[in-house]
Amino acid sequence: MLQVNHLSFQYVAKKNVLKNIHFSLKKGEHLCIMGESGCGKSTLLKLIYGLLDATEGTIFWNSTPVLGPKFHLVPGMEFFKYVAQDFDLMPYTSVSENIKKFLSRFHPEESEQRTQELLEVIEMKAFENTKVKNLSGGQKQRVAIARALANEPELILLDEPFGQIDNFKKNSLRRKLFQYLKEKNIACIVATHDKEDALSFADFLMVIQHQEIIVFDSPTTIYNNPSQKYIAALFDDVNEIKIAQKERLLYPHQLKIVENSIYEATVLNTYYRGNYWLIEADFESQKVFLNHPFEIKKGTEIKLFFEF
Ligand SMILES: Nc1ncnc2c1ncn2[C@@H]1O[C@H](COP(=O)(O)OP(=O)(O)OP(=O)(O)O)[C@@H](O)[C@H]1O
Repeated sequence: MLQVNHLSFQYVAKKNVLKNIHFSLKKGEHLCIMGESGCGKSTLLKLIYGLLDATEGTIFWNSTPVLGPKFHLVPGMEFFKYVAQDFDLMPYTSVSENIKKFLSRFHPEESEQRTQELLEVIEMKAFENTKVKNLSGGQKQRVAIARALANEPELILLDEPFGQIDNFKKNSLRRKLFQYLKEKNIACIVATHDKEDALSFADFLMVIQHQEIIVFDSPTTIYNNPSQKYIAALFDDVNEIKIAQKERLLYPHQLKIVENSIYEATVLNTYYRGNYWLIEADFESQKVFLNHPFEIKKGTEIKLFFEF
């Protein structure tokens, strides 16, 4: 189990980047860290891996303390793996050699089998003999993930793991990777801006704002009851509107166009979203967004129903 106890961190004296971070994660559980750019997600991953020394607080994996570079000549805990945003691969060797580097040379058959299994997970079988320097950013990212998994870690830390991968590949890769981690009972912490990483695959979601954890719960609980716009906006466009004197936070799918309602609005713009249109409208001098199956002309008067 990972136990992070009242952790604080400063790059520069007296300026906290993280403050009183406190949580635990069991073996095999998946946690997603979200929050605006610069809120400290990567810093937290680096602290947990042991690349930075905490200013205050402690980190334990079971009974082993996680210590930073002040205490280790080669920082980074050996039973964890960390895939940074700049994946540090060997450019002049092949994809499979990059993966094999972390596997035992004394068991070549086992090592080959494991490499093949991981090439399958990252969907890179066709590139096994390609030199890393000839791969795209997204392909390199996938090799970095496979390499981190080569020597089965107990915890894997992933920083924006699919950031450079196109949507088509991203969805299938995500499913394969997270399913693989669950099968092997590997704990996982993902720092991401992508709601799909959080909603479909995480057991827990942590949101950081102003250096602190503002919520730590299951993705469904957080999505269905966002306590503030900052949290809801991680998942979708969000409406913060006053309805009958009461402030409400509503996602666009919670606003419907109906035949009769006391709530009237005027369409300002429409945006094509594939299987629906996002409608921007003026409701009592407030800008609102709603999903609708058809396009609606600018200036059309509509009546709204709010689902809450
Ligand atoms: N080496 C460093 N020295 C000083 N300040 C740093 C350093 N690295 C990061 N910071 C600062 O610490 C804060 C947190 O950065 P961090 O990279 O952890 O954020 P993040 O949430 O991962 O951002 P993003 O989502 O953009 O990747 C930022 O204000 C950043 O400017």
